[in-house]
Amino acid sequence: MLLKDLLEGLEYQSSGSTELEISDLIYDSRKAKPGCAFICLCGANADGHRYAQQAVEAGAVAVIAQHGVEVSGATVVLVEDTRYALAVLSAAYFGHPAKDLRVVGLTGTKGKTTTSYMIRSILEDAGIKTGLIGTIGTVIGDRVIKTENTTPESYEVQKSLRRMADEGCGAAVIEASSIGLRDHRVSGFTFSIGLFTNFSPDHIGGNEHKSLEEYRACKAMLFRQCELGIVNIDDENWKAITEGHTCQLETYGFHPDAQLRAKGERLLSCPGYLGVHFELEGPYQFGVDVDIPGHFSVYNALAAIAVCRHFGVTEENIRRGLNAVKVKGRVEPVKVPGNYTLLIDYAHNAVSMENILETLREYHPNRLICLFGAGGNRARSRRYEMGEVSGRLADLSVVTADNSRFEDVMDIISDIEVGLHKTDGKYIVIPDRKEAIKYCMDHAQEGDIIVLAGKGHEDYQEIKGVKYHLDEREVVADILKEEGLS
Ligand SMILES: CC(=O)N[C@H]1[C@@H](OP(=O)(O)OP(=O)(O)OC[C@H]2O[C@@H](n3ccc(=O)[nH]c3=O)[C@H](O)[C@@H]2O)O[C@H](CO)[C@@H](O)[C@@H]1O[C@H](C)C(=O)N[C@@H](C)C(=O)N[C@H](CCC(=O)O)C(=O)O
Ligand SMILES: Nc1ncnc2c1ncn2[C@@H]1O[C@H](COP(=O)(O)OP(=O)(O)OP(=O)(O)O)[C@@H](O)[C@H]1O
Repeated sequence: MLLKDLLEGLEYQSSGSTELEISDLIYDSRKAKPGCAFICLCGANADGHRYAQQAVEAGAVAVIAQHGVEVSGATVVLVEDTRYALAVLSAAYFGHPAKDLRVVGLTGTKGKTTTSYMIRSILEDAGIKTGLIGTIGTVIGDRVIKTENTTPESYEVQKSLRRMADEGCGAAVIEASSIGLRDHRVSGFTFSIGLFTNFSPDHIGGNEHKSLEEYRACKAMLFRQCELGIVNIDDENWKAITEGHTCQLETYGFHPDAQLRAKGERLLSCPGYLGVHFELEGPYQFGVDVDIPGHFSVYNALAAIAVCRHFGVTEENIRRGLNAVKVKGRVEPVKVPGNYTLLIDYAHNAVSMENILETLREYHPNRLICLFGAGGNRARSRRYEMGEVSGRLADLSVVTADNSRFEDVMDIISDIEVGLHKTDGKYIVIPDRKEAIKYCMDHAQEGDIIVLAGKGHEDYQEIKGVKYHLDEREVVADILKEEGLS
């Protein structure tokens, strides 16, 4: 494809010919190849502009930059924002795949992954093949392609959308993280539907957002980039999130003003099963059972139904879809012998932890045990808050390691203890996560609910830049095997 065609729709100035055939779009000089265009991104650690000449020496024929760059032997195209340019160029390079599918974007602090799986489950029941891009990876049919980020770089997003369209998907659901929106990873196309789940303080500090306002403003970007916005009006932030929206708006929630409403929530439980039932009001009027526990599952299900309504699904598709949905690492039950319940959950901040613990408390466990740690090189406030929440809500907190990254695990645990000490909650520190899980299982009593919080779907533990394999399902199976219980 010609460079000038890839640049269509962008404002730019070029210092050479744009009548150039472009073989690929590259934003890492180490991957540059003959005939490619190199896009210089300003990152958290490096400035891609510094590597432009290196990319040209490896064969790049054009360099897309947002400030002056020293390059000889290639056309230089100056744009205002290279991340936005990468998105526009990628959409063109992959033939605007968003026009060949209906793309749904989800934003919100919590519930994106779960809701995306619910949408997929309902749509696939209706015969609409649905691709997913999100925290668990990119899902196309039975394949799960692992990705580094919840919302990958725009080039990867467009490439995946192309693949989905070519493989017969009628819909794609993208988790649009606030950082993904900020960094234009989902720019360059219009979403059919944008969904807002909820908003609470998170992702502030470190390499993430500068302030709560910036975090909220990034989420709001989605509603200037979709045809229809669907929002949870029980969350007071919905007005701020939709400020300046350019789309039509629809609402869901328990509030009587919501267009799609839930009522009559009832918890469902029997040995080895926790779920929730509720009734729909508004455009649909029937009851549904969701095979994931708790009040927040009602919100996620309601959001999924509100989206799927626009795909013409039937009552049966909704019932069956929500009945069959399973999300790896989201309140995921792990089979154990004995009369206690063991769950793996991705809750890795205070809001999710509060939600999951309050939710599980409603199922009246003998004891509620929460095993958790906290990530290194992320906001420290998260640790204090998690300690405080677990100390307040769990009968026993088992404090251990999560992804310590480049920090010392004991420093992270000390921060968690600061929060725990604000409560009179009982706790024990076992820094080795496998040992901590074993402790929980060996000391489980009848009727206990044990939640292994934080790792969710992840199958690794990140320590000092190395990802060591750790899948909590396997850890549990190994413990049972060692103890002759499997
Ligand atoms: C802080 C941040 O957002 N970092 C992301 C970013 O990497 P970076 O900014 O560090 O890149 P960099 O190393 O500074 O390099 C800048 C540029 O120079 C280029 N370069 C660099 C070296 C070289 O020799 N040649 C070269 O060309 C790089 O390829 C890059 O284009 O670009 C990478 C590729 O797109 C991302 O994988 C990476 O996400 C990291 C892993 C990350 O942790 N991001 C978090 C903050 C994040 O994005 N989180 C959100 C929200 C998650 C949630 O909701 O829970 C997400 O969507 O994942
Ligand atoms: N609607 C919700 N409101 C509050 N908490 C929720 C909600 N849905 C799920 N949770 C809790 O948050 C955890 C993460 O849920 P999920 O992965 O669906 O959210 P997410 O928005 O994708 O989160 P993240 O950005 O952290 O990946 C769940 O395991 C559950 O404990």
